Amino acid sequence: MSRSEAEDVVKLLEHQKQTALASKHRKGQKATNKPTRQMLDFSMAQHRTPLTTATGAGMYSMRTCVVSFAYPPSTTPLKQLQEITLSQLKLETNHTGKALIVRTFDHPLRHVATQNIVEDKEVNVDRLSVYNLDPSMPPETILPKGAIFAIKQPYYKATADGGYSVRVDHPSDLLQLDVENTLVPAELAPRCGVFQEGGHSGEASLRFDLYRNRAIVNLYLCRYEYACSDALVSLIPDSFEEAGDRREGLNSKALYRAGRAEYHLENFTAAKNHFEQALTLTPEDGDCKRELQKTKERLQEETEGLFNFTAISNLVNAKRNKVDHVSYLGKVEVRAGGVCGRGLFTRCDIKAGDVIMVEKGFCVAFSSEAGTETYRIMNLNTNRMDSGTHATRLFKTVGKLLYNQSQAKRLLDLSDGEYTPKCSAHIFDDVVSVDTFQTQAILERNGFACADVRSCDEKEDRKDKLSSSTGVWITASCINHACAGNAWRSFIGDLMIIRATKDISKGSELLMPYAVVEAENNKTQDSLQKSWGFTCDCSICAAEKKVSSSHRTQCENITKEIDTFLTDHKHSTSARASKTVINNAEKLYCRMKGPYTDELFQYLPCVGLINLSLWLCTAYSTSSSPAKVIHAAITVLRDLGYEVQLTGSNVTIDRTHAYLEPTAVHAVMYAAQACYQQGKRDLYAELEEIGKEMYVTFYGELRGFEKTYGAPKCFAETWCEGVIGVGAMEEKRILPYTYTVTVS
Ligand SMILES: C[S@@+](CC[C@H](N)C(=O)[O-])C[C@H]1O[C@@H](n2cnc3c(N)ncnc32)[C@H](O)[C@@H]1O
Repeated sequence: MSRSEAEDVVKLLEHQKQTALASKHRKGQKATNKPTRQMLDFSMAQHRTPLTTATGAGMYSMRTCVVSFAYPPSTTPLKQLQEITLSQLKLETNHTGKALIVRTFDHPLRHVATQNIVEDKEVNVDRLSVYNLDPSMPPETILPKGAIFAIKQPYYKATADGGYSVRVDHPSDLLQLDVENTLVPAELAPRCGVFQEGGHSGEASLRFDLYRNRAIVNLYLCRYEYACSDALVSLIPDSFEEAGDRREGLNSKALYRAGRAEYHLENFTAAKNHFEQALTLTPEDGDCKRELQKTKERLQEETEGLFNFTAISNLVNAKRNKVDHVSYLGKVEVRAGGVCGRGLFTRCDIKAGDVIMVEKGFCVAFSSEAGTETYRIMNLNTNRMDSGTHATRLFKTVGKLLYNQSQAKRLLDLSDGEYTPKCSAHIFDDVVSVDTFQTQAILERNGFACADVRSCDEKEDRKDKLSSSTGVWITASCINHACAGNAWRSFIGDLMIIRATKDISKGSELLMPYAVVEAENNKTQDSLQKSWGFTCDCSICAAEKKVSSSHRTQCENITKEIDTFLTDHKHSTSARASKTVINNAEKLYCRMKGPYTDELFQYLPCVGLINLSLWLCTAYSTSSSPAKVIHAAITVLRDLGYEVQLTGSNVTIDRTHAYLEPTAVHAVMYAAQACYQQGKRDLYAELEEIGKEMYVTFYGELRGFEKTYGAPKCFAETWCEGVIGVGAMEEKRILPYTYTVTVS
């Protein structure tokens, strides 16, 4: 994003905030000139035209989701609320202690909110807008025509088009009511006949059937806790003789459904028990056998951490990015005593490159998924604006929590930046009361940008991507930040794989860079402060803070010169650079190295040198001797904080202070190639192993390695032409997070 674009975004957020603040002056007023039923009908028809339309090559309009000023969800059962009518609503007011009962009378539509027009028992009409629900849910399932709804603590708003709307920010405040519900006023009861259970409701066998069938509906609706309890309630006891020889088949079905619900809740031991019990009743049930087998595999993954990442990677694609695998957390534990509050600690020694943990996404919004759109999401509470799939991530997360209390509790346990009041996720009227604003605060602090399909496919700079996928991984969220951390994450579908970037001893805290470490430390600190509310004090940042102000100014100026140099002399062309250009780069490098004094940075990464250092290494790869390339590659690694020594046929590498990024793999592979050229095959093989290990740590798997670095036997030939990797290696360092703009 350019500076002027960023300024526009800041202005937009400021404008939105001022508009929201200005509307507050109407708080408590009654609405005047309310639209009639015909006017509302007309406006609905007009709004059915889609908002997001292509406006030319490469141009599009983006939806904006505004997270308005926070208020908590209702935590009172409907029966205890006092009825309010549309005519009694006051503007910009949260009608605490009240409930509005209305009936929808048109087909709903969805833009950012799902909308419909409603009437109450006094035959007054108005608009109803429900925010923050999963966009993949068709609007007809949210606000169907002719349905009756109770809106707890309704919020009434003047809208930008001069009209009004009852606004629901917390979906748990919206309840669809059964026509038989005694709270439904007679005036709103449907005029046509409805299905009545009649005298059957008391019949036990029908009751079992209904629960069993509701279990499957709840499974499809992803309401797994409800699905499981329905399935178990539907089990027909032996004493119920009426069921006769149908009992075993029906109970097997119920147990199968309970097993599937537990599987989705990742309670694999319970799932296994249900499937096994079902198979004792119907031993030949193929579905049950298949699910039991899958469950056993998940249990093995969960307890032993046995994953075939290549096989998993082969199965994922843009349409199928949610994998059927499970988290492995056996080597880690969450506890207090991290660099800030809680942290994640190791329960055993872990070697560089080894898997530390694997976590299945709690909720992921993939940009390629149906219903996912690129939104701007503006949070007026945190003054933050993100673009990408963040809005969809919020809607999906809220949707997941509404009917799964245990999942809601897990998410609400994460750091929320001191959000108040805290939501306790209690169940009222069969729905978990979920605070959308707190959920968004949690997602802002704990969300990760992730690959659309796999990390190794995404080697381009994410800065240019507006729609990158985002999600939340609960255990990984407990990892605190350090620029030169000891762990790195990669993704295959919605599976996050965290590997060690250096040797880690038992009981150590895991630390991971949240965002790219910038050449200018104040930029890194700004980004951490704006997005996560802290400044970093890791070894790199502590050294950077001690840099004298004259050296800092020198660094800032030379960084600009380096940027200009790298723009003028693209990395991909450096292999063909003239002697003069190389000379200029060397001089620039020496000047930049000055401020990185040994006193402060003897073993630490010198972030401002990395890009130029790699450029030089690439340039030497065609114009200089292998010995010079090896020296240059070791210099790149040194600038990344790796201490490398090549002695005889041995490579020793000290990663204590290292900062892993793809540049490290490039440097190792340049060194490997140069060793090959010198005929030092042992060194070459060892370096290649290190390069592969770093690559896998960064990207999660080896896929794409050969394409980038060439097959080993081609090295000698490609070397002579100076081709190796140059075209395939990316020019820029990777930014793992999507853009965030904050207004103070
Ligand atoms: C994703 S959470 C990490 C887990 C968190 N410590 C907890 O107790 O749940 C991110 C928050 O942790 C804190 N944090 C993470 N790394 C930090 C660091 N290096 N220094 C200070 N605070 C940090 C910040 O408050 C940040 O917003």
